[in-house]
Amino acid sequence: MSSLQLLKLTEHGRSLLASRRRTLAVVTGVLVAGGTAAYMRNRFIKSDTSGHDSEPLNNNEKTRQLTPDVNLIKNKKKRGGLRSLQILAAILLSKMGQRGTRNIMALVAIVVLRTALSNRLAKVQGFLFRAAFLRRVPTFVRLIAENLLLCFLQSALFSTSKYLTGTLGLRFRKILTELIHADYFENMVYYKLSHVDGRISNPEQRIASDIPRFCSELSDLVQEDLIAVAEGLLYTWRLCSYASPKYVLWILAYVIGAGSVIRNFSPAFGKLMSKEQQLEGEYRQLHSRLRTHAESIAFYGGEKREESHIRRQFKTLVQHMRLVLHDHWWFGMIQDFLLKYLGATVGVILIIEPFFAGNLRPDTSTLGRAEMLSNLRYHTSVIISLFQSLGTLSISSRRLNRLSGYADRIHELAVVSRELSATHDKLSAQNHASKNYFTEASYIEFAGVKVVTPTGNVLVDNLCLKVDSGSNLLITGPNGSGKSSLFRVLGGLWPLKSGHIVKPGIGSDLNKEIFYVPQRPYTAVGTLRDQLIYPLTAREETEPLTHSGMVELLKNVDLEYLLERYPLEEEINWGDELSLGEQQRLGMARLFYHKPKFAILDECTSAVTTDMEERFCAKVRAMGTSCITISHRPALVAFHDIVLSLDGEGGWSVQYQRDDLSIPTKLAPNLLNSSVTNRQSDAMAVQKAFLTSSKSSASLNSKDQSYITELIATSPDRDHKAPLPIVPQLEKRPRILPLRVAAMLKVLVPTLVDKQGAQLFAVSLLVCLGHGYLIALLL
Ligand SMILES: Nc1ncnc2c1ncn2[C@@H]1O[C@H](COP(=O)(O)OP(=O)(O)OP(=O)(O)O)[C@@H](O)[C@H]1O
Repeated sequence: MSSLQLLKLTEHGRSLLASRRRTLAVVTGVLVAGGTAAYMRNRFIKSDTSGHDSEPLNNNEKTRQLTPDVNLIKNKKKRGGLRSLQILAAILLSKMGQRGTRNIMALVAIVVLRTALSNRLAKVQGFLFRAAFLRRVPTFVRLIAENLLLCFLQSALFSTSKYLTGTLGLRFRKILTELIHADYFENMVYYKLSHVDGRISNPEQRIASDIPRFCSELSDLVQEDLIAVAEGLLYTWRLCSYASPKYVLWILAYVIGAGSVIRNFSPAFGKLMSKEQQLEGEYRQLHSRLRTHAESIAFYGGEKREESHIRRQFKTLVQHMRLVLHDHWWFGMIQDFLLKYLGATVGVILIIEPFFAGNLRPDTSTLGRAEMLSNLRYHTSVIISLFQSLGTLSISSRRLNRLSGYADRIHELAVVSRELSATHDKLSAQNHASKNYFTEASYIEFAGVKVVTPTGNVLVDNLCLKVDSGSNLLITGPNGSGKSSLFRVLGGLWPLKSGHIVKPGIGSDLNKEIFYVPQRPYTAVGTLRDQLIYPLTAREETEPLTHSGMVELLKNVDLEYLLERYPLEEEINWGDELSLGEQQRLGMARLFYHKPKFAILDECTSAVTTDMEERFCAKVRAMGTSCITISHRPALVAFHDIVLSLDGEGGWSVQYQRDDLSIPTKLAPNLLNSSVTNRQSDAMAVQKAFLTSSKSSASLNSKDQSYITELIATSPDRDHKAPLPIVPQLEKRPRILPLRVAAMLKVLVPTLVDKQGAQLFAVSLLVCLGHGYLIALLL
């Protein structure tokens, strides 16, 4: 735009604006009406969708319904606003340390420098206009050089501030992740969160996705607000230095007014963000389930079912994203109109105004016009930057709102994890006071223990049982009767609702005392050696496992071929490469390495051969480890001296090897009922096998004993008074000799005709001849 045109604009500015006023009013009216209509529609859709959403419940929601938690409801009511954000910000500030503070100080310094440079750049560009207008070439060239230098410095500072912001974000992430990890890995919180508590869905999504996003958005916000504050202060000062402070007041009044309108109209972006993350997490979880169980699903041909499930979840996510986009659309329209376009119009008025009446009014000389041009360039830059900076500050609340969505989820995870990890400490303290829960001794004892599922079902009631070091316990019972759950309570995975448990290893390394071998042993990614010493690491080993020791362990379970198949140092995903039986044998070898006092064998031999199973049991006994075995296989009875039978309905019974065979030591009332259920009869079959094996144990070796026990247990009950079955062939009278010879020939002749039969016949003829010759010699 030439200077002449600019002057014309100043002269005709007023009339121009007056003529446009009506058009502007109409456009504003249309936009406001449109925005309001969109807002109303959005509210309508939201209530509609929430009604629709409540119909299909996903698993997590079901679990949450099953375990209604008063605290959570209270927390949710209290939540809202920016409370979680404030708490997280306080944590970040307090834990930032010296390096974090230095990082922020450096960012402040860079931001101040950037602002000073951009102010100088705006001035230089104004001078450039003046030099060009006055045709002062050397000044113009010098200013171009300065402009280039400033641009270079500006880009260097821009990049540095981005780097510092990234570093700050990473520091925030480190602080929050470590804060969560501190409780997450404490007292098995990672297990309790997903298997016991049910309040937090997808903790991994919160740790691996919400925290990084929150931290990166927060550090961006810090940087942008710092720039806005620095520019706001500098340009306010500059504007006040050459024009009246009323301009600043106008801008401020406009931005505050527009900001409050925006805030009133703003949808709850925080809650929308929170739900978006939850849906994203559930969608991701379905995909990871598909990946984990890919083989089983492929064998079942269940991809259609999985696909429909995943599609349904994706559809819910897309519906929600549409809602979010819709909210951003209509709200962005209002925000952009108020802050950008209407703001720009107000800016134009403010830019031109001092040239109408202020001290920037030009005189008629060429120098005066050149000065005006330079001032106009600089003044434009000041006003626009001031608008931008105050606008940035005014929409910070919207960004904070969005951040609060992440903050709520992260804060909730931190609170629940802290609560779950503290529950254990509280219990320990309670134990100490009441002597009623866990105590330490060299044996295991359950005294009046109640096993209750997280959903409140009583699996075993008032269990009283002692397992001394050196004795072996077999636990049996129908599926779902609570066999594994008993050890969840013993291991502290599930809370002990009532009773008293005595066990070794409290407060020390539990693996040395009680080692759990599950049906599908966990195989960590690592070398073969890592599998054997798991959960120890090479650094934690007190007695390092030598190569010969490793060979020995593998030989014990017939897995030495793995040494040839896989290089020693190769890290392998063993869970994918080994069969279930091989994984179980690896689990057994791991037990031989750890040599614990007690071994909990939870159907850990279900996929190996009977021979391997018996060798394993014998070796564990020889090692001096007491076995607590969960099994349905009666063959294992021979290796145990106590049998605990659960009936799946709260009842239980215990039998000892030396007991009177006819009367069990303790029978729970419902196991004595005359009407025995199918589930109870399963348990009784093993008891029967145990009684039979006890009776004959004195005269049989363990292998024969287990074989016979298995036979007895697996054979159907026999009624001795019942008549023998009638076999028609046995019923017939014996036939006379010629008929018997004829029958024999009937079988022999066809046999002699084929090749093998002929050979057989020749051999028998020779034997007969030889036999006859010998008899003749003797005679
Ligand atoms: N996290 C949980 N939340 C709620 N109920 C659970 C949970 N884990 C297990 N249960 C329930 O507890 C009951 C006992 O489970 P458990 O695993 O102890 O059975 P089990 O006797 O070992 O069975 P199986 O012989 O099939 O291995 C089952 O009915 C199961 O559904």
